[in-house]
Amino acid sequence: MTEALSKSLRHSAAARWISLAIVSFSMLCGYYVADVASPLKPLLEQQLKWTSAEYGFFTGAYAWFNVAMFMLIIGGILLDKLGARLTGILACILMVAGCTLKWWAVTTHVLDGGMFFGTKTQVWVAALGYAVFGVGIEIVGVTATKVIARWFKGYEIALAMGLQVGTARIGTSLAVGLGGPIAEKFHQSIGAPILVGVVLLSFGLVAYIIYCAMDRRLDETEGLMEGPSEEDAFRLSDIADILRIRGFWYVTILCALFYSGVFPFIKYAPDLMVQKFGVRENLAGSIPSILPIAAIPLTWFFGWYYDKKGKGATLMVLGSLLLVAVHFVFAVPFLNSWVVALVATIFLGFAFALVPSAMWPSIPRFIPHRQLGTAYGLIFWTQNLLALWVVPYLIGWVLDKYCIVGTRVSQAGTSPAYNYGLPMAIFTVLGVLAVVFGLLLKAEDKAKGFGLELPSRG
Ligand SMILES: C[C@H](N)C(=O)N[C@@H](CCCCN)C(=O)O
Repeated sequence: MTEALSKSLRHSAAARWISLAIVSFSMLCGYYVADVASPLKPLLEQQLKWTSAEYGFFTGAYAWFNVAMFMLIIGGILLDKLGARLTGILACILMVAGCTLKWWAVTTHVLDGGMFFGTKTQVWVAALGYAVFGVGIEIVGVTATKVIARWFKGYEIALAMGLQVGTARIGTSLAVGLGGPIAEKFHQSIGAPILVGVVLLSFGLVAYIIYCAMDRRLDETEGLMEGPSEEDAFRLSDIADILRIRGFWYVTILCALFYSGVFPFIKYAPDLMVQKFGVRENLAGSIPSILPIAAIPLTWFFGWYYDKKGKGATLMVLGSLLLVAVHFVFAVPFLNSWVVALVATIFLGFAFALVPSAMWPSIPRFIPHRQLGTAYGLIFWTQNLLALWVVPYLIGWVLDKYCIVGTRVSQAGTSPAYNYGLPMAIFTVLGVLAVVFGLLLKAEDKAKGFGLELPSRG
């Protein structure tokens, strides 16, 4: 075995970086689809007469199966039992299938006029497609994390994770920035940017199948033909062990709160730009698309910084403080110049880099490797519940209930005019709570010596 390990494909730098590039590409395609609907919100309202609550309902569907059916936990078990190849391919297929269903729902006329429990049938079907896609992308996320942890064990693991998250953000950026222009190019077609997503996801699936050949070769060179070891298998008692760690609760709640201030914001940001900052509809996504773009190099930089200098808990507190400041600026009514929006978005990019680049590599510092998959599954589950389900829906509901201030008339039709003050105040409060849990984590780290403020060893 020792001899096999010394010949492991992991020791080839080229193989490590190629495997990282391939799984990161599959993630990029998934992140494009995850956010491609956000610049289309005005078109969905004008052409398909969706309300903001229906848009929020659709957006929140991403987490339906992940949360209610515990698909993230099940996905983690599958990953341990079936391995990264089969799990990853199944997850990529789910992404393609879900996105195709979503595309069909917004382009067909078969569903016109139908209602189900007070919501348009079309919204339900599009939401179902998004929910299936959500299972796929989240399981791909957990699988990619495990894949990177395996290839980069003993090497540049934090940098690799930062590169993976940063690359995925390119997908977010393409979605938010190009979704509107693609729709415009095809005569305000809502389906066109989503169809681009189906094509991208198909390439992502092919890329993952290519990765599988490398994964198989890695197994061969490490003499692991029988699949995952007993030690890695999921045990129910692991959950109880993890939940006993107070620091785990703090980081999980911080994660859910912080991402609640970012992911749902991205879904509504293009509309905010139109409604508050007077940006033209076809350019609505241009400023929000800077958020992930700014985050890309910064995520790499702060990942590298954490490896070299430490200060992980401090970075998380700083990122949460920035989140509060930015959302507060967005909430102030008279700060309505597009320049303010641009500067605030760049600072949000700093926050979006600071917290993820410190948070994800921090977990292995106080959770044993054997329980890491379960721990990430639990964190993802909590994050899905709040940041990807409850908060997006809450914001849509608040917009419809309390924020309609008139009617907007544009070339494409009429839609409600919104005052985004209250939603931005909600995002600000979420940020304040994230700061509180960041400080609690920092204190717990000091008390228990997790080592979150220390540089990486080795
Ligand atoms: C949306 C997903 N659940 C998530 O949390 N994504 C993170 C990256 C997690 C990767 C950990 N290696 C993100 O910041 O996008």
